[in-house]
Amino acid sequence: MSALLSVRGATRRFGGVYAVRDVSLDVAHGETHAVIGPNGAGKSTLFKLIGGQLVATAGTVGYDGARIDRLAPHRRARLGIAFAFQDVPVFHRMTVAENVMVGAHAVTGAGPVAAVLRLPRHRREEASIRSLATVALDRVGLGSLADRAADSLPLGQQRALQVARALCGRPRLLLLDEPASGLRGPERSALAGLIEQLRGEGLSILLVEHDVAFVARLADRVTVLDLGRVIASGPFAQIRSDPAVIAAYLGGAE
Ligand SMILES: Nc1ncnc2c1ncn2[C@@H]1O[C@H](COP(=O)(O)OP(=O)(O)OP(=O)(O)O)[C@@H](O)[C@H]1O
Repeated sequence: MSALLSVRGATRRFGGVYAVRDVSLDVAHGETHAVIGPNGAGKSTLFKLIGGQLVATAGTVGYDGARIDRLAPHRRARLGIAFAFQDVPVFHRMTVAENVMVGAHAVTGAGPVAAVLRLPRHRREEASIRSLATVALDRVGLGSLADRAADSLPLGQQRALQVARALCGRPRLLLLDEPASGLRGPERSALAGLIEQLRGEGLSILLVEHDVAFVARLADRVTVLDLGRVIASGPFAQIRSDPAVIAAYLGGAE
């Protein structure tokens, strides 16, 4: 499998602390790849180096055969890298469809601010963007709820809404930041089903997750971080019996 995302030797220092140190990982085309590790392991920092919210102290980030590590986040979004969850909240005063349309504006001309403020430039694009949003909502199973207030949805459906918003930009790589966080069993299972569906549709997915069962179900491969470094990588069945992983993470989590 060729890699869509290729991180090589990524390092990010904050003063004297290495949040991420010499981390390499690949996400193959169509792969679901999970990053796990205890609190403070460097997972969020690694995500930000990929999304462009942070610049690496050293190392490279390659995407689709080209280096992207000096590109601003919106440029990376336009290349097809989308984020969902922690840093991209649901706008509670908007409808489900309007929330999703904000995602399309992130990668089209007018931008998300114009969408939120309903500027004229936004209105001209609205029809095509509404149809993008409709397709995205149907894809995640929320098509019938498009005109509902976003805050009326239970948390599990709000997560699906956030996925739809990310899909609106027609990404090839979806970065999911703790998708299962705060969800109860049935909601978690429904979201896992949605992620499996997207994988089946050919999307490449990189997720950070604390829930080990969720990772075991979804991930083709897992990269385990501890204190900023990769301590193991491979299929879940392999890394779960790795003594370094048991010591650093699984031993404490199970
Ligand atoms: N902006 C920052 N300034 C200083 N130190 C930081 C900054 N961001 C992260 N760190 C440090 O880098 C290390 C890795 O943090 P990071 O948030 O990436 O870990 P994490 O694996 O995502 O943790 P969690 O599971 O708790 O979210 C920690 O020691 C953290 O304190």
